[in-house]
Amino acid sequence: MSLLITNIAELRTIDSEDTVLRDAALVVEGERIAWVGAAADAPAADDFVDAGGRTVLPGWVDSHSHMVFAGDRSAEFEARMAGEKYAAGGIRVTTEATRAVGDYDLTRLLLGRRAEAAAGGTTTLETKTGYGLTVDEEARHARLASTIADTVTYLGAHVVPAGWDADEYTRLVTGPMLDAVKPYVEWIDVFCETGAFNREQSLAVLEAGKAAGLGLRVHGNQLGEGPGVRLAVELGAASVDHVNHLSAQDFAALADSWSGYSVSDASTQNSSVVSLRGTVATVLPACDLSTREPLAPARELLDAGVVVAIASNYNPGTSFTSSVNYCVTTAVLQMRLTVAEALRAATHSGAIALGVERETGSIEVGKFADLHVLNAPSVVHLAYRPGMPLTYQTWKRGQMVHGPRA
Ligand SMILES: N=CN[C@@H](CCC(=O)O)C(=O)O
Ligand SMILES: [Zn+2]
Repeated sequence: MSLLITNIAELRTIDSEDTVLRDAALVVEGERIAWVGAAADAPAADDFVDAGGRTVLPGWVDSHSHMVFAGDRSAEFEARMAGEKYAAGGIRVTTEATRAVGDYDLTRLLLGRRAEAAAGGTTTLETKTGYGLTVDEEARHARLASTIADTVTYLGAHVVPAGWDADEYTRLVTGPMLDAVKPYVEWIDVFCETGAFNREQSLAVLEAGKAAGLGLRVHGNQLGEGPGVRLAVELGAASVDHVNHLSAQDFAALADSWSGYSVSDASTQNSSVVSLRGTVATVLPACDLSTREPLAPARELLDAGVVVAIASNYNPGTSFTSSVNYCVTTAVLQMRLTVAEALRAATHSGAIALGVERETGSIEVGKFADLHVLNAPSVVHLAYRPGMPLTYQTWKRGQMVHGPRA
């Protein structure tokens, strides 16, 4: 079954040349993109959709979220807006609230969050455990997460639970807890920060994950300079996220990790081409504003040659939003990215951070038809009209998952 989507005013492919097509069309065959080009040259198809002169771009790849939780922390947020500093300890409040909620209600929350993300243009979603902090709870959260997310990260090392010695808890995280979550997860992550896990504990967590065959991710340098970024690069982590406080050595380590990388090699469908890949620096603009941390230096990281991704960091403590539109707008208006850079960061670079850039994150023949239709004549409107409800339709693997049919 083929589907022609035509009358596209602007088609942003996010291919390696950042090709922009006007008066464009594309053809979807099953789950994948079969043809992209000028509307006037479009081939016949079994069915067609009129995009109504709107803009089409790849669906957002949200490579960092914490969706498995119950309750909210609005009082903590209000206190922060009155001058309190954010600290890792709030995680324990959410852990308690989540423990009290059964599978049925937690699943309903998760389904609602996934639908909200889709309504915001997200087509690929990573989510993490990390509000369980016992073997049974982490395994339960990983299992539930795997029913709604495209990929799941194990973050047992989110904070040390009350009453535990940090080294003893790290042994639990790297031993029985890891065994219990393993069937449901592809990644391991650690909050490497003062008040959470130190360098040695973080190293132990990442090495255990690697030995278990998981990919690595790190929460690093969020609240101050620390070892997170360099540890992530040394161990070949796919991404290090937050990156608000970076030393010159951190910049150099991230930049070095990308020397020799080519975006066209990374995107190609030709499996014989091997692309070097470094550690993606994932910035989380909504979190930076909500915690009143300095904005991550996304502009400087890009200028240094680092691949930068933008993600929502959806969680009840520091970023209670799945709106990647908002994050992209903020990256343009406040982090000084161009619109094209911000789009790439929230699509193709997010896909690199999740290791799925050959499948999604750009509109190219052979990739999944993961599409975001904007009710605007160009993508510039995302930043030019901040806060406006521009997401019109979201298509995941060739199926419309949000929006009106016509
Ligand atoms: N920084 C660590 N984890 C989350 C926040 C968790 C929380 O405060 O509940 C984050 O990415 O910001
Ligand atoms: Zn996070």
